[in-house]
Amino acid sequence: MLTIGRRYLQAWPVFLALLFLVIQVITNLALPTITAALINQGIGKHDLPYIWQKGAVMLVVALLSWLSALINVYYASKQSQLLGRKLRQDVFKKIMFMDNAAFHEFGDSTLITRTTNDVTQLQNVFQTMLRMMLMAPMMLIGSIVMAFQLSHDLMLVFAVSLPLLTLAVVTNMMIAMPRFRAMQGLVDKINLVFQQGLTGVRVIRAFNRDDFEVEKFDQANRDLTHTTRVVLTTVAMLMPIMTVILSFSNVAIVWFGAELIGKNAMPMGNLVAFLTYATQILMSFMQLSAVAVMVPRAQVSAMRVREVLERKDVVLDPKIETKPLSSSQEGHVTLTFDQVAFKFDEAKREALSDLSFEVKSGQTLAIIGGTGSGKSTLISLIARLMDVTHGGIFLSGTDIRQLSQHTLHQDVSMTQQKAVLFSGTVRSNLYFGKPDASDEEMWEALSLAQADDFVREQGGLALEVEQNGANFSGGQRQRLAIARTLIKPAKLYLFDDSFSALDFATDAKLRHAINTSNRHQEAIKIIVAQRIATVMSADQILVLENGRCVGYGTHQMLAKTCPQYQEIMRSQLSDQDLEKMGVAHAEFSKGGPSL
Ligand SMILES: Nc1ncnc2c1ncn2[C@@H]1O[C@H](COP(=O)(O)OP(=O)(O)OP(=O)(O)O)[C@@H](O)[C@H]1O
Repeated sequence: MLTIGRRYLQAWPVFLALLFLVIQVITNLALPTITAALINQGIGKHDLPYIWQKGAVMLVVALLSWLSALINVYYASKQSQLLGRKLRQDVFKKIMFMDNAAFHEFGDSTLITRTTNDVTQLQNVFQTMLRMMLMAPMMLIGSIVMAFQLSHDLMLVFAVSLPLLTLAVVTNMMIAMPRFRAMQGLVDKINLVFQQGLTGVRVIRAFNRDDFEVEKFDQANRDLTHTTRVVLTTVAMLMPIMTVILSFSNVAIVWFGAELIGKNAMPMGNLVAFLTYATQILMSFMQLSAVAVMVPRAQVSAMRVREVLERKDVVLDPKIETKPLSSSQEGHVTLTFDQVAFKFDEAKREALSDLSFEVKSGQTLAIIGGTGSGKSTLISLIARLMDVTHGGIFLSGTDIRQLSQHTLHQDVSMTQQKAVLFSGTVRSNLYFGKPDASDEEMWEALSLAQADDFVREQGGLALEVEQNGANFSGGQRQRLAIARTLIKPAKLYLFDDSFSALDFATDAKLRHAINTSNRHQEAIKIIVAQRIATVMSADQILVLENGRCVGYGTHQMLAKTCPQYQEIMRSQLSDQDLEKMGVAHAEFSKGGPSL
């Protein structure tokens, strides 16, 4: 927690907050002593000028105390709010640049809780720290010293009440502490169930699992409620116990104080002042115990936030930036995979092994393969969402690890497997691809992506896009995502299974449009697809199986030589289609099952 404080709090405002806190403590400690003098000297001896004089001093001291409190609160609030804002911003930024593996390791729900709930806990504790946490010990020690000066005998009352208070606080903390971490974990869990319920609501309904999901949420909700109730009840019990101890202490002080006054061993004013200090001592103790509960809870939050902030980046930018690709190359680039392998941290086997191939500007490489064969992993490696674990990926001879991610991403435009749209309008979504795009360029991209018709019909570029593009069909979402990819001027266009929700005719039109568009003709296009019809016109096709290349070449070549490719063809094309391809039918008849 202190590390976070050091990093996010500003020295001068914190110094001012503490300075005025000290002034407030001094004035608070001075007031009862002035009161005692006023009673003993002024009222006791009927000295009116003395009463006026001390009364004026009391007024000035009280005003000073009020002003100091005000300034302290101002700086404490400002600093803690600033800390919250900057911390939230940094956690969010870190998550935005997190590599895929780390993102999956944490999971979305805990990342949300850490950015919101945990940061708020820290924000609150720092506000308390700059006020109560430092004030309480100062007041405690100061009041004990002042009270001791007024009466040594009455101090014996604290010999009983302070150990009792300590016992109450320690017992309380021992019950509450272990439950604080559990509480944050349960908030994560409730977020997870809630998030899954929201995103999967249609699936849940279709499978008639509504009751099950409601029950699951109810259970998570109950667990959180139960733990929170136990913690808060335990913490709340402390207050009445402390109030009882405080009341008995006051009774004892008045009792023994009256005896001392009766024996002329103590003036009346000292008893009044002693009572005030006694209240301050016990109140400070109560505040300290409240802080003692708050700090470990915030410590848990601090650890959770630091886990995110200090997560080591796996994908690193080079210390010295290689020349940006866009400026170093006029038009032509070559993408080379040299014995590339990739393994996920926890995985038993490599997701990609020993991949070598080359694609040049203007060419289209299609990647086909079964589920889990490594297609998306390959695309992620090109965009450096992850780095290869062996071998290298080169752009015109430069290892992409020598390019900063920012530079690389300037030349790469991609559509992911799941079309992601942001809430806003069609125009704002296209601005993601090209922030200075003109309307004309937007319509051109929409037209290439075969999305212009429905966008025009439904309201044009100002057409609203709901969260996750919920107001569009799957195919429409994909077309809009493709339009966003195409509007970006890039040297590499990556489409990760982006055509899967399109019908055959639209798929064909879209590929034809990209291949004949002036802006995209010169670029390298890499298309991941499951459909033979999508890949067969590509210049080269890479067939993946269990992360290995089992075929590389043109459609005609693979149809003759690659059993895995033939198998995919056989599963997707009709006898007539295979017949039309002639060569394919003849080849299959030799070895594979009859068509
Ligand atoms: N975050 C991850 N951690 C561990 N293993 C992973 C992770 N993501 C993917 N894998 C594994 O890596 C392999 C390749 O996955 P990938 O997503 O690249 O396949 P794919 O060919 O794109 O599949 P699909 O066609 O179903 O999208 C799979 O065996 C998968 O289980």
